[in-house]
Formats: sequence, structure tokens, C-alpha cells
Amino acid sequence: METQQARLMDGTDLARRITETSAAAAEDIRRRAEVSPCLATVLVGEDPASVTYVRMKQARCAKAGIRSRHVPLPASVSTSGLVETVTALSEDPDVHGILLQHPVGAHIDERAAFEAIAPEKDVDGVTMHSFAAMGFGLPGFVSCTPGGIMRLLDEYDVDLTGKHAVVVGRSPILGKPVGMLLLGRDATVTYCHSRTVGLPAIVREADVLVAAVGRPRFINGADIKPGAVVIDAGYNPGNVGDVDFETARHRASLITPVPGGVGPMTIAVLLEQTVDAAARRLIRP
Ligand SMILES: Nc1nc2c(c(=O)[nH]1)N[C@@H](CN(C=O)c1ccc(C(=O)N[C@@H](CCC(=O)O)C(=O)O)cc1)CN2
Repeated sequence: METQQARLMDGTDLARRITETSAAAAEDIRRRAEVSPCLATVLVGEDPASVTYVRMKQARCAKAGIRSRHVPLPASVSTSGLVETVTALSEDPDVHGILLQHPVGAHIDERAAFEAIAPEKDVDGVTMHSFAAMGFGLPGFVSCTPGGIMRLLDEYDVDLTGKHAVVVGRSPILGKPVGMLLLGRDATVTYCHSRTVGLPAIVREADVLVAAVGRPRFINGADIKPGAVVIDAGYNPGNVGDVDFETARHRASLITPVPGGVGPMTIAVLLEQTVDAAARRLIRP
């Protein structure tokens, strides 16, 4: 019997508030140092979803008074060509943050390209340097979606201490780092993925479930523990999440919608970290 309706975790509203603060901080930097924070966006090819996400990032930058410099590259670019472009942006003093939109194409060594981002400009949290900082619990730039998820959990006062957090997904910029951040907040973390045997039974144990597997409606609401907090980090075509929302909302206590949950938070964290990178440069030029 369906007894409860989960409260929605409103990522759109929280992202708007974070971006307002970033806009004020960007304005402050401009006034005090006559420097305007700048995000370089690098897009390989013309994958329609990636084009949309990069446009969204540029539009939010513009709204927040953050400059963006777009660098489109043909789908045929080689690994060395991409590394050369990213290295040049890393060395360009006018650029404070670099976003290399994922995915970059199967023929490219994406890791090599990410590693060409200077650590102090890794506002997207995709380099090994940032990954290690997240793992050690040291200050640094977080991967944007994991960072956005943690902000949502805090906004809704979710106590993570001793809670069983199940992360379904293991990508280097989403599943793995969000598990590390949850562990750093004293949750007991289990990583699962598309090949996990007996996944439903593990999902049923989750106090906090993070679905980040990239498969539409992969998590069935019937497998969600009553009262669980459900974070749907899926961004499948048609704005469909990794969780079957209609069934899950009757089991969870809190749930992120798709759209309007984790997605906007990803961009808010990217902008916030871009402004932060510019501010850090003022302290340590
Ligand atoms: N270098 C990176 N590449 C990618 C990342 C990333 O964080 N860094 N994340 C994903 C996708 N992504 C950003 O790039 C992203 C996906 C979805 C949204 C979003 O706000 N979605 C909206 C709905 C969008 C719509 O209406 O079309 C929502 O959920 O409300 C933002 C960012 C892949 N690559």
C-alpha cells in the first residue's frame, strides 16, 4: 500500500541561491581587483546533449557575471591536439577555470586530456589531484555533481553519520568521488554498479541511495527502503533519471526529481568553484 509521498529536494532553488552568492563574489573580485572571473569551456565534437550542457553552463556564467571563453574542437581532434589546447588554457593567465566537457570521443585518451588541466584551474574536479584531495578529505575543488549532491544533503539536514550510503555507479567524476565524500562525512559506503550481483538486496539496505549508473529507471522504487533519502544523479535522454521516480517517491522520505534536482547543482558548483579559483589567484597570483 502506498502510504507516503517523499519531500522533493529542490536543486533548482538551491542552485539559484548558490549562483546569486557566486555572482556577488564575482562582482566583488571585479570591483576590488579589476579582474573578471573566466571559465574556458572545451567541447569536442557536436554531441547534442554535450552541446546543450555547455550552452547551459555558458548561459549561467553570463547570468552570474562570469566570463566564459568557448573552445570548440572538431570530433576528429587527436589526444595530442586536445592536450595541447587544454595546456594552453592552463597557462593562460586570463583563464581561471577550465571545463572539458565529457565525453570527448572514444579515440581520445580522456584521462590524459583531463590531466592537462592545471590543478588550480580544475574547477570541474576531474583531475587526479582533485580526486586525491577528495579522497584525503583535503581542501580543493570537488567534482561538480558529487559536490552538488553533498550540498543538497546538507540543505535538507540529512545526517550521514553511521548511515548506510549505497552508490550505484563508479565513474571517476561521479560515482567514485561521491562515495569518497560520503565516507568523509562518516557514512558507511557500499559501491555497486551495473554488474553487481544481487543489486536489489543491497539497494534495500540503503539509508541514502545515490543512483549514478547512467541507465534510465534502473532502480525500481519497490527496492527502496521506506524512509530512505534518494539522490538521482541520472541524466538520461528525455530528462529521465536512473530511478523510477513514480514508484520511488512513495517509499523515500526525500528524493531529488529529474529535472530540477542534481542537474542544476552541478552547474552551480562549477560556477562557484570558478569564482573561487579567481579569488584564490588574488591571494596567490
Ligand atoms: N566535464 C564534465 N562533463 C560532464 C559532467 C560534468 O560534471 N563535467 N556532467 C555530465 C552532464 N552535465 C554537465 O555537463 C549536466 C547534466 C544535466 C544538467 C542539468 O541541469 N539538467 C537539467 C535538465 C536539463 C534540460 O532541461 O535539458 C536538470 O536536471 O534539471 C546539468 C549538467 C556529463 N558530462
